[in-house]
Amino acid sequence: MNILLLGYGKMGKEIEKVAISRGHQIAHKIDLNNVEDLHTINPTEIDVAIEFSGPEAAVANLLFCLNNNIPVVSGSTGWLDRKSEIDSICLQKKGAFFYASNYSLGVNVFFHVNRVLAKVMSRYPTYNVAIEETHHTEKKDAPSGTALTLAKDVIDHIKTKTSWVNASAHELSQLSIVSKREPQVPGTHLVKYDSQVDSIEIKHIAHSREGFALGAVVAAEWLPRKVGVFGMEDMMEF
Ligand SMILES: NC(=O)C1=CN([C@@H]2O[C@H](COP(=O)(O)OP(=O)(O)OC[C@H]3O[C@@H](n4cnc5c(N)ncnc54)[C@H](OP(=O)(O)O)[C@@H]3O)[C@@H](O)[C@H]2O)C=CC1
Ligand SMILES: O=C(O)C1=N[C@H](C(=O)O)C[C@H](O)C1
Repeated sequence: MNILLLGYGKMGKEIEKVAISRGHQIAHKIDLNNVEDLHTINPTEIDVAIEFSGPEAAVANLLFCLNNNIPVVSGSTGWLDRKSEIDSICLQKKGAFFYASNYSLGVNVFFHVNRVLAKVMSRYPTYNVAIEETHHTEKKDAPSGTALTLAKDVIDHIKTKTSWVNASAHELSQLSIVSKREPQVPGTHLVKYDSQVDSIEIKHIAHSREGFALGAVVAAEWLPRKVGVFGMEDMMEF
């Protein structure tokens, strides 16, 4: 496939390696310093775009793809207040849009375990649940997109939690998401249920960015010729 890379930072570079190793070509790499080149590309030569340009650039890049009929796989976080708008535009234009807050296979298994655990723990109100995420110091958004996905699934099941707060919660109705920033950490997520007598924890630790990049490239291989809005649940089975 001919891939358009939107965002050539830490993830863009990792995706390039994985894509080439799977026999694909990178047709164009668009970053902040050559963003004007986007308007010189021929959309008909692109099979799929992979967008990891970050919270501020994601929406404009996604609109570019949808307006030019380019199927697009997006991993940027921190812009999801506009996701329903992008979904609607995609459906209206009969385009193809794939989004995941986390493309790693392991994290998507972890999401499934989180939902199962939350369902079980909903019967044991003596436990208080909290989320913690740790990432590298260059990360622009907090909480992480992955932590927000985990939080949504907890809130859907644990009736005492009605909203999340990006701090240690002071009220029982708030789900605490604590964000830590430490050098070089690719991404660690912890969901913890605490009672007076014991604790139950589930944790996912990414050892590198390779798993995120592989998932994004596999989604890019899956997406072309489909119409609609998709996520990992459409591609993976549990
Ligand atoms: N869904 C998932 O599995 C994962 C998601 N992510 C998310 O992906 C995003 C990118 O992460 P990461 O690669 O670590 O971040 P980086 O900051 O390393 O890379 C983003 C790149 O996009 C560039 N950029 C800025 N504006 C534009 C623009 N208008 N068009 C194209 N490129 C632009 C930046 O340039 P400059 O540096 O000059 O500003 C930078 O090189 C983040 O939102 C992150 O949370 C990360 C890992 C996994
Ligand atoms: O910015 C990152 O690095 C990551 N971002 C994603 C998120 O916000 O959840 C996924 C992964 O944790 C790495």
